[in-house]
Amino acid sequence: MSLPSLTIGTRGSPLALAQTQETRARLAAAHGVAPDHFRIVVIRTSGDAIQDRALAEAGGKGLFTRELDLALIAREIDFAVHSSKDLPTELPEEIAIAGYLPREDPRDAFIGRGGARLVELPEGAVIGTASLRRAAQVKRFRADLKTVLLRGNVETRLAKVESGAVDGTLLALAGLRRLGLESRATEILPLDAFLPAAGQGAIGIACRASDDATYAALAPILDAATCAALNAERAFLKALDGSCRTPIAGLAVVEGDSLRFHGEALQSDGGCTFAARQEGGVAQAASLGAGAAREILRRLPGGVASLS
Ligand SMILES: NCc1[nH]cc(CCC(=O)O)c1CC(=O)O
Repeated sequence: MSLPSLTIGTRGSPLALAQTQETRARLAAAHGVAPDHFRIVVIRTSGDAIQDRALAEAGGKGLFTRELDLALIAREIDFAVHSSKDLPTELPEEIAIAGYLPREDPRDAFIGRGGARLVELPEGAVIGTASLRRAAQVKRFRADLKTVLLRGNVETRLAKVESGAVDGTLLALAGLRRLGLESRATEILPLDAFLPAAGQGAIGIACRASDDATYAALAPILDAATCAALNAERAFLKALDGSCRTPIAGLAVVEGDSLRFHGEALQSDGGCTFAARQEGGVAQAASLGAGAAREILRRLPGGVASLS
């Protein structure tokens, strides 16, 4: 079968472009062609236009994906490269997730002003983040710390620490690495206190659900272990109905044929955590994630919304 000359859709942020270059390089290497065999089309999404409000307030899922879904359906692009963390649990029926690239380190990094670690910050120090999960985890870790909304792309957020607008911020280590900015991290945060967002560190690829040719071309670069982990994490999120107004974290670790999932829903002020663990085979990934969500919902009769 000859390799179709596929068109790749992406957002235009530096991180999105780095992820797209990585995807294109892997695809080109897998097929023994030059990277420019695949054209890249940058598409602005509604999420890119929002700079001043928390995404949770801007409302709605799919802020970073809708315009890319439309471009897929209109055949302007053949597949789209996403941060899995930004992929909604429900996609239009014409769209399918082909799979995921091998996952980067899923942990969060701390970037402290003057190189400070989180424990070293003075009492009442201010942490900037746009993530409800990170804000809740920071307060659970140190109740004296304040959190303020800090949006914008990775570089913008790092600049706010540099300028002293905030005393520190938390960012995905994966994003920093992909941007060549890992040296800006003053600390890699432990998974037990800072369980990452579902999907963190994984690049997800969406294509038209009916497009077997594109799926076949992508297959060699997709990673089975990451796919299993993401199936568990996304099933957890979906079963909890993570409306993105509640702090939710979830991570699956795959070793051979077995999968361990750990998920939690937190009160916004970090005062209370509902956690669940499940273990089983990779083939049961989705039911392990959903099972962990049910465990949490049994203890939260009002649903996760009662936590916000
Ligand atoms: N919501 C923004 C976003 N989406 C994906 C990443 C990082 C890369 C990743 O998690 O794969 C980031 C920035 C951040 O949280 O630091």
